[in-house]
Amino acid sequence: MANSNKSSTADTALLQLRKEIDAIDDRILDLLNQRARCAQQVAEIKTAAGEVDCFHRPEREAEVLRRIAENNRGPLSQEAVTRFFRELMSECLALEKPLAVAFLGPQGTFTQQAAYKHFGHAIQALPLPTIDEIFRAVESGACQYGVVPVENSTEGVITHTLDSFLRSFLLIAGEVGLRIHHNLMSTVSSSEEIREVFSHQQSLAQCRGWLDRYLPNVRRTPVSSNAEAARLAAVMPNTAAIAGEVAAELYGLTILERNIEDEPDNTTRFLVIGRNPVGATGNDKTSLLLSTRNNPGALYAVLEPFARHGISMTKIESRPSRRGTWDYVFFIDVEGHRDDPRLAEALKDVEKSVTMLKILGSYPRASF
Ligand SMILES: O=C(O)C(=O)C[C@]1(C(=O)O)C=C[C@@H](O)C=C1
Repeated sequence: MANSNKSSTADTALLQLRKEIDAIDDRILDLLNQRARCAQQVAEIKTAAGEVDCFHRPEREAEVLRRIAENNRGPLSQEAVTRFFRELMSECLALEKPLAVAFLGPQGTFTQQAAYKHFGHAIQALPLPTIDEIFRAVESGACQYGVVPVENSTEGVITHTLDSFLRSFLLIAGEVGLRIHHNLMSTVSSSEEIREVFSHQQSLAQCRGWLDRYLPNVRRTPVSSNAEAARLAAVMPNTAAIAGEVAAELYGLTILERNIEDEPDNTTRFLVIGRNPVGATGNDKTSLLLSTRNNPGALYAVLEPFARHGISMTKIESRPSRRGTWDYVFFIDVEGHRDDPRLAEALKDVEKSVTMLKILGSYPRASF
């Protein structure tokens, strides 16, 4: 008797709470559509101002997300509210004008995951097979943006992406950080049946220790992407792939081992490439491409102005120039926006001691 009383009190409380949730949902729904109508009006203003191509405003989105994070009192986490508002802006932008984003395909790659993390899911995501084709799709205007991997915390830079900036006029419009978890997946149910394992060369390298230990006699075959590896493993008997969870779902594979990457903090950084410069947000990064004369102290002369103007450098990478004129070019990331007075002064000084300086873009720092 006492028990049934308790359960009917709980039932009543549950009904009451669900009623409350329904009422809140109705208010949220109204507000969501009210917000969407505002975005449509923003689109009318942009159209009247002559904008035809890209209605996306990365600096405004960064501001919205920062304000929301500052105002969030919980219990929802910062990650959760950021995800909601990212998707909300993605849907509002899709109402204004759909955004086409090229990524390193096929479907199911980490690059696709990075594209969705940055732009939300309401984009037209276009898988392309090579980094060159992504650059070309954005250069030609077929897509407003592209997403390409640029460095991994275990394996270092993806040189092909850096080299593409040597010949391209595209600008960096953003960065995305993604924790990379690798999984062994297959159609077989036991790893003893595996004769060959496919993956992107970088992923094979990131799991080298695990493979040496648990699959020492299995042939490792590098392929063009992790998703391609999963596709092959789905059709070739007694093979497996190393890829992300999304690829397993997409190609109907069973995950035999999760998180087999050697470094627990394995992170990949992706760049968003576009045709337009991004305004300052107050929490930005600037990427530079420069070359120096081949003199003793030349690099020191380049870096000294950054130190003098109090600019922090977050990365420096040297690459052969491939142009013959210079031996090496340097890719440098610094904190700040090119329009920040201190960085603008430092860049003026740097320009005096280099043979070439190209600002690849100022963009909001990623929240990893
Ligand atoms: O403020 C704008 O310019 C908008 O278009 C609105 C909005 C938003 O939903 O908040 C949508 C897309 C833009 O990338 C930035 C912000």
